[in-house]
Amino acid sequence: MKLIVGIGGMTNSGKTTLTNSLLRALPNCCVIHQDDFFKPQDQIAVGEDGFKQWDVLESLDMEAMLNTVQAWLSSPRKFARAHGVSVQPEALDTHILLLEGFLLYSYKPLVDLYSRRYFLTVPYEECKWRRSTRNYTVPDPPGLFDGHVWPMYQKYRQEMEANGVEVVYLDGTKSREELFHEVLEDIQNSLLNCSQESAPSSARPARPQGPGRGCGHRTARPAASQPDIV
Ligand SMILES: Nc1ncnc2c1ncn2[C@@H]1O[C@H](COP(=O)(O)OP(=O)(O)OP(=O)(O)O)[C@@H](O)[C@H]1O
Ligand SMILES: NC(=O)c1ccc[n+]([C@@H]2O[C@H](CO)[C@@H](O)[C@H]2O)c1
Ligand SMILES: [Mg+2]
Repeated sequence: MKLIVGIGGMTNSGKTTLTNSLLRALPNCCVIHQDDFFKPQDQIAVGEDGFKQWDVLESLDMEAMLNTVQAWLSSPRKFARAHGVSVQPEALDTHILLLEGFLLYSYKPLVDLYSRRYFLTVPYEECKWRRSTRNYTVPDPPGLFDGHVWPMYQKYRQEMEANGVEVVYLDGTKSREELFHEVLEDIQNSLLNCSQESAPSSARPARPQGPGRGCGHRTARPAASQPDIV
């Protein structure tokens, strides 16, 4: 079973922190960070407001990100090995991919691939304060947060909601530990849910489907399960 889990949400809501904890706790778990797909600085458009438009989908090479997701889908075991993730023998049939980033649910070709979509939020003041403590590869010029970052966050979130994309909202002001345990437990329930769906119906109790919950990508299993050939 293959599960793609989105850890999305606004800037500085704690996505990378939560993702790193989940990565250590989940079996056969790989990660793709959307921030690794920013285009080079000289390809980032400058808006009428004078700001480099970092917080728009066009600033990311989403095709390259999708190709990376497809590489994982076609062989999660090979992908894991190539990324230094050792496959645990007791969970051979389970593969999890965490996608982490601030615009995960706005790119159409990706949006239906998720089994679960989380969306972290913090209040405006907290977000602005956390952001002011950060050092990005390209430092924020004065006024960027209110002039570009926050309005783009609002625009994409409104679009996502208008498009009916189902997400599980998470309160990013909770402690790191609380968020970690909440999401870990929820993903473990998804895994259980999905493994029961693939079991014969007589052995399967009825389970409600939560928001954004969908069962994983399954590949036809060969008669005798064999490791991928590299
Ligand atoms: N639950 C939390 N409570 C308080 N502070 C947190 C929490 N999680 C993360 N932080 C802090 O908030 C800041 C942003 O965290 P993090 O880098 O994980 O967010 P992000 O959503 O990945 O941000 P970015 O937009 O830069 O990708 C960091 O300084 C981090 O230490
Ligand atoms: N990673 C980068 O190259 C980069 C450069 C400039 C700004 N950012 C910011 O990262 C956030 C997403 O994590 C966005 O809000 C960007 O403004 C990233
Ligand atoms: Mg981050």
